Order: sequence, then structure tokens, then C-alpha cells
Amino acid sequence: MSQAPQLVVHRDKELMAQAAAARLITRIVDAQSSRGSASVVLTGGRNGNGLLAELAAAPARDAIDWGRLDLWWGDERFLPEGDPERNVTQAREALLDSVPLDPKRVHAMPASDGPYGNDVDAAAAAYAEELARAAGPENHGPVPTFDVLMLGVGPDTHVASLFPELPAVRETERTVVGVHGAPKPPPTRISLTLPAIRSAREVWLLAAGEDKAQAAAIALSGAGEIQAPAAGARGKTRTLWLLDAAAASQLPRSLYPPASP
Ligand SMILES: O=C(O)[C@H](O)[C@@H](O)[C@H](O)[C@H](O)COP(=O)(O)O
Repeated sequence: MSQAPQLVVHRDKELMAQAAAARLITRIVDAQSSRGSASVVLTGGRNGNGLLAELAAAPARDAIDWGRLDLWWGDERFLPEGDPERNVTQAREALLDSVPLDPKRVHAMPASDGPYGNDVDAAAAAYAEELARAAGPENHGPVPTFDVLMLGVGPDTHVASLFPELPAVRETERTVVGVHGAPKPPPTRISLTLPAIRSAREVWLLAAGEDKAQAAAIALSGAGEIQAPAAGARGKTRTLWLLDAAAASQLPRSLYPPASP
């Protein structure tokens, strides 16, 4: 059962990234201690990459058993392998190239010059199959139960590559879809859908900067998920919004700051 979102507001985006990196280390170590391994879904965008860079710099990062960590992506820009705009390329630079991950556990989304060529729908279907293969009977569905799934939030309230009103955000069956005509470049993308996102134990939404203030206020004030995709991103056990003060500046007073006792 999804809980109401919890909000944590940090002074600025640097502190937000550092605190989120510390939180992620703890969460991964806890999952590895209780289940043997951990699975995390990464996001593209400045805030997601800022968090990864802070994780790379954190002395406690080696508390993580990197060989027992599965990494997945919430979305990808459908571009050639190694393109600097690909989310996986940016994640490699920020963190992945500097830690001893098991390459078999790094589940990058296909590139536009990979086995599916420029057929983004076939590439999305292949990623859905990869997720389904990784899901065990205990997951009760076509995707593994991710421990933490992170999402940046766009100024238009998009998350992953689920943009307001576009077909991808309306998807209720498939776990991964090809996205055509995205308003944020590049226009062709691959994205997890809301049902796949909601199979995660914890969903963390990262929003920093004044340009996110309206989006956060809308998504947290009861908007519908078709108009405001961030409103539909919820975890099974926890939904956490990690914000900086600027992104929290337009939240209704009933949400933040918390009422005093
Ligand atoms: O491929 C992408 O661009 C994303 O995955 C996208 O959903 C991103 O996370 C948001 O647009 C927030 O981006 P910022 O953190 O840069 O604002």
C-alpha cells in the first residue's frame, strides 16, 4: 500500500545531493544485509547525476558491496552508445566507472545503434523482457522489486520520460515503452511506465531549484497523474520527495513546513 509522500527539504541543492547520497548508501547497505543484494533505479538529469557525484566522493561509499548491486534506469535518451547525452554515459562519468560493479548487473537501456537499430519500440520491449527475466516469483509481477527508484522532476512535472498527457504516461499494461515526440530533447526516449515505477519499494523524487517549485506544488497538491506524472510516482512502502528550499518555496503551508504540535 503506497503511503502519503514524505518531504525532506534541504538548504540548497549541494546539501540535498550530499544527504541523498548518504541516504542511498544506507539504504543499499541495509538491503544487502537483509536480502544479500540490492537493486537501484537511476535517473538522468542534473539532480540524479549530482547525487551520483556525491556518492563517488563519499568516504562511506565502500560500505557498499558493489558486486552485489543491480543498477537499472528509469529512462534513457535514445542515442548512440557513448553519446555524452545518454543517461548511462553521464552516470558512468559521475560514478559507475570508479566503482567495482559487476558489469552483468549494470542494466543500461539499449542505444540507438545497438541490436534494435533505431527501432525504439523494439528496444523498449527488449528492456521489458530483461526486467521480466530478473523478476523472481517473490516479485509477483514482471519487474523485480527495486529497493530504491530515483526520479528527477521536470518543471512540467515529468518524471523519467513520462511527459504530461503523452501516451507513455497513460500506459497501464507494459512496463517499458518507447517515447516519441518528447518535449525535452532528444525527442525519442525509452521509459519505465508508472506501473513499473510503482513496483519499487521506495520511490525518491529529486527536485532542486526555483524552476521546480511550481511542479512540486502541483504534484503534491492532488493533481492527476496524466496531467502531472510526478503525482503518480509512488513507492510500495515509501514515497520520498527530496527538495531544496527553492523547490519547496511554493508548497502549500499544510505540507511544508510541518505544522507544529
Ligand atoms: O533524461 C532525462 O532528462 C530525465 O531522466 C528527466 O526525467 C530528468 O530527470 C528531469 O528532466 C529532471 O532533470 P534535472 O534534474 O536536470 O532538472
